[in-house]
Amino acid sequence: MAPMMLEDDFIPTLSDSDAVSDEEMSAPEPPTQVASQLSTKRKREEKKAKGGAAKKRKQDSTTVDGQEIKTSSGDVVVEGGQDKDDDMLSDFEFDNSDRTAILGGFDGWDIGGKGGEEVDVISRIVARRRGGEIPNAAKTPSAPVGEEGGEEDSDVESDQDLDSEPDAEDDEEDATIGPDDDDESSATGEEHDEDVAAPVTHPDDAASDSGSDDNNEEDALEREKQRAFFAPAPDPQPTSTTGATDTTFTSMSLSRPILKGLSALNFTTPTPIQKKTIPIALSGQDIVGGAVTGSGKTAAFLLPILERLLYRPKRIPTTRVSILTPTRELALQCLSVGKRLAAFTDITFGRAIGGLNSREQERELALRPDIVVGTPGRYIDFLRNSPHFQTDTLEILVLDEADRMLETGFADELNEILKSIPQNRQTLLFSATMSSKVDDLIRAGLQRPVRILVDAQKTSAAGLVQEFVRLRPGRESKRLGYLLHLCTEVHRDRVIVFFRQKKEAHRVRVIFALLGLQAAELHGSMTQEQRMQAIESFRSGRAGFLLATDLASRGLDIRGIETVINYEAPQSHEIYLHRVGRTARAGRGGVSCTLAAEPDRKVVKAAVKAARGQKGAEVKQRTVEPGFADAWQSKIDDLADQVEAVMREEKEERVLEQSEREVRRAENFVQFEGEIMARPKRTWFESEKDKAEAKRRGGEVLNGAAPEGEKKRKGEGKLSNKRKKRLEDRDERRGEGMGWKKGKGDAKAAGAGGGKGPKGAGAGKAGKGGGKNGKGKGRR
Ligand SMILES: Nc1ncnc2c1ncn2[C@@H]1O[C@H](COP(=O)(O)OP(=O)(O)OP(=O)(O)O)[C@@H](O)[C@H]1O
Repeated sequence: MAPMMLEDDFIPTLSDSDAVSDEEMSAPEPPTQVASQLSTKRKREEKKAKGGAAKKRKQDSTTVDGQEIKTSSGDVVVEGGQDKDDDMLSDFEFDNSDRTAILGGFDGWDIGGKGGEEVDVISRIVARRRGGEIPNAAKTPSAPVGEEGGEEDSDVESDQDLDSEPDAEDDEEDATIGPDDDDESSATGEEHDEDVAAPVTHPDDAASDSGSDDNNEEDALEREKQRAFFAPAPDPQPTSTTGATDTTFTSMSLSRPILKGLSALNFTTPTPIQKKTIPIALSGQDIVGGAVTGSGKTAAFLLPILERLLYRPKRIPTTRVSILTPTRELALQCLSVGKRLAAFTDITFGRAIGGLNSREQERELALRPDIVVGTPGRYIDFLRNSPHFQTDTLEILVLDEADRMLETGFADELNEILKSIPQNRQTLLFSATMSSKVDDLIRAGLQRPVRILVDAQKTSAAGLVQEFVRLRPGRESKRLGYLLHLCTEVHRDRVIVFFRQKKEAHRVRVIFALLGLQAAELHGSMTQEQRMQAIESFRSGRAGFLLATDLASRGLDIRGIETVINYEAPQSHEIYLHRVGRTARAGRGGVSCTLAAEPDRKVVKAAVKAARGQKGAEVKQRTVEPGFADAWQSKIDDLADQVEAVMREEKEERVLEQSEREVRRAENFVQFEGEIMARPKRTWFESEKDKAEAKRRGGEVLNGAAPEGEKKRKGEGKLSNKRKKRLEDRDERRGEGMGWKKGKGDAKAAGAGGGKGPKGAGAGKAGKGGGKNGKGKGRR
């Protein structure tokens, strides 16, 4: 069966409705096909980029947002012969001496997904439109047409003029899901697709340009709290005969079957976080663990768990360990790593993962597997509805990506889980951006945890080169043109591109397909099958680009990702670190490239500042000649009609597939009516309304709460001028006690006298639209 989009996909977030409307785009033109040869110009550029003539050496200093930054190597990449922007970024001394050796060859993402061989809907539609021909490469548009020096896009509608009504209700659930349909993420309070980015400036952005990180620094009170809360870290154990601390897996007293598992994965030497964590975890203490992305945190918590489980009483099967992750993909990956490490043991695994077949998982859980790996929503679903799943025997709880799990958006779910498991468990929290804030950690029920922070906070991987492409004011509307230039000329393979909005990721996916670039998309509006297929297609190299939302920003371990492109900067420096951490993993090298316009300023600044303070971190400015981006942008604009047509066809296919599903469901119901009706009613932990509210709260924390009086109605994005005017008029009427429509004279008088009421649409949701009612209970 062809994969299918969820019925109401592309949930408009605040930002979705702010996208530049497609209507602006003009006539289509068939995309040019395969370009086998690089243009001379491109070759010249590549040469330059690789350290040729265009490399600017030894800049004494440059400025970032007014701050002077000393440069050392002057490795500024200049494309298209344009001088570097002096007010952007510079290099920092690159010292690679600390860089760990390239580690073993295990790709965590090997979950047995369906091979990615199936051609996805978009590729199929595009091929059909071309009479069966599947495009395979984009050609650089002819000579740049844009003039140097970012002209103003005066004809682009301002945000305020865009219609801010959402395209569709916020709806990640499939309310009509039948008993056999397990893609019911939202119905079970499944993972949160982190697609809650605000399109507007973060309130903090408005703060001074001083770049002060005072907020992030632990104040004295917090330090005091931490001293009382954390257990002192034990001294490193001298383990070798020489008394040195050069720990090996063998010296950590791991049992033979575990060592065999390690050796099968080619893990010969423990990484720093593994060295520090394993002995402490084996002693049963709670742990708050932090280490840079790609540094082996998964094995750091799995190994001691497996070792401990080897000595469990075996007579009665008992579930003793739960590992929770914020996304299904991460749960599957963790499961895969665990199974491989435990390959030579009798330790068993079960799943409580959203988007996968419930009954199959219930059957696994009924066998009381030693370890259950899950996502919070499905975990709670089983807690409530599956008589076979019991957590009162739990001895160890792991929260992977713990800072995310402790965020407001997950708070209710986590509380529900924590209250169902024994308090005297061991709790292990891990993340690359692990917070040490005591109040957060208390919520996780930790008891005198040991804090193991291997790397300084907010550190990026040692082998990462961070590039930034500055979009000057007025150039923001050409963002996609820049992306296309980068993806066809600079970072052309094994690239993951991050978007803030699902809708944009999808639109770009269509554009890539029309241009002949092999891409897969990954976001929360896809079925689990599609998600896994997308990852597999990227992992296997069939797709050179993965266009993703922040759903993919944390934890995914896909081997060989060379580049991470941030189409837009994410909402926070933490998410930035997770995103760019998809490359340069396990001691390897990698590049991140962030398109940085004015709204991205805060995160870019934070990234540069953090890199400045990090020994060996390499930061580069990449300058793209505006003409290249313009040429691509106009090519993209010319494709507008085709993009629309493809999306229309896709929608039609979805409707068709949906009705087929309905028919299958009805048939299924008729066939198994007795069994279905006999099942106990399933209860849901949170109503959709609660969930939407939790999500809104999460979004608010992430994006900063909208100031009072500027809060928006449910599902509403920025206010259009028309709507603003209407609301202002209403407020005026209210303020003046008028119960009728104002006449012209009144308007004038009001204008002259001022006295307008408060702006905004009053109370309501700042985030996505509300959830559906009537989902509180159902049958399974
Ligand atoms: N001791 C080791 N020797 C060799 N390779 C290792 C070792 N430990 C882990 N790896 C490999 O390092 C890679 C990164 O590991 P892992 O996914 O656990 O990182 P992480 O720290 O959890 O990253 P993130 O913060 O992004 O989730 C994986 O491909 C894994 O196979």
